Amino acid sequence: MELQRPHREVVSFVRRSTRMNKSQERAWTQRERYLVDVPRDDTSTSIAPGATIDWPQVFGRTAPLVVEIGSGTGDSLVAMAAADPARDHIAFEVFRPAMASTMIKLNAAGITNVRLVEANGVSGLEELFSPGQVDELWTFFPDPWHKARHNKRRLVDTAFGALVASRLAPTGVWRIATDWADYAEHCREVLDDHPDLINEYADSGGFAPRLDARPITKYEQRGLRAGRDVFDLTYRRRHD
Ligand SMILES: C[S@@+](CC[C@H](N)C(=O)[O-])C[C@H]1O[C@@H](n2cnc3c(N)ncnc32)[C@H](O)[C@@H]1O
Repeated sequence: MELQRPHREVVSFVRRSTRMNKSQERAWTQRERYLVDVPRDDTSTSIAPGATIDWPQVFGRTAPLVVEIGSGTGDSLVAMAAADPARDHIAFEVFRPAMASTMIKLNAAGITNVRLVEANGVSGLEELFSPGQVDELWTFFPDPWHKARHNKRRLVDTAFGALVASRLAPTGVWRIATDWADYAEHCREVLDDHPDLINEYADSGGFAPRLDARPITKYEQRGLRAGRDVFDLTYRRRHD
């Protein structure tokens, strides 16, 4: 009898071609410097339940951890990690050519406080970090998934909010940026009344000021050129 495949969870990404240009290919052959291998479950972007990574061992020191989900070509990651050498940064991405581009930039900048994981960052956050271990989480310009039938693919939802809250340190912060007003509204709807989270700017309009350290990436530029506003949001763990 044929075995039934278990129902695949809905993910916030579609895997695109892994075709790379020459410099990306070269960077990928030297990936050991930045890429952290993880045990897989059923797909190439999954993480085996129960997998662990000893981050102090990976970085060779114990430092506060910053996690980014969906780092793209690494423009925010590289600039922000370079400006923040006292913290270690772990970025999850599923688009391999973008990861290779990030490696080129990390290499050029001589950055040692960044590692990349080729995996779904939701599973990564859940499996590879213990409760309270994350000092800061970044989800910058998450894929907007506008169409109503695709809304369920959005990275930000109630369950993800609960996961983030559980992994954030007591003083930790979750920073979100988006150039899609409907995604910003969606985040406010899902997260402002979330039992585990507090909007840091609830008393001043709900949106955070633009973070100075965050550079303008190609996604942000595209949004600005198309006349869209950019929304920053900051959440912390609720303690009551
Ligand atoms: C619109 S791009 C933004 C990239 C980057 N944050 C920036 O601002 O330039 C979103 C990225 O998130 C990645 N992504 C989406 N869902 C993800 C997930 N669950 N885990 C890891 N990466 C994800 C996509 O592959 C894509 O590269």
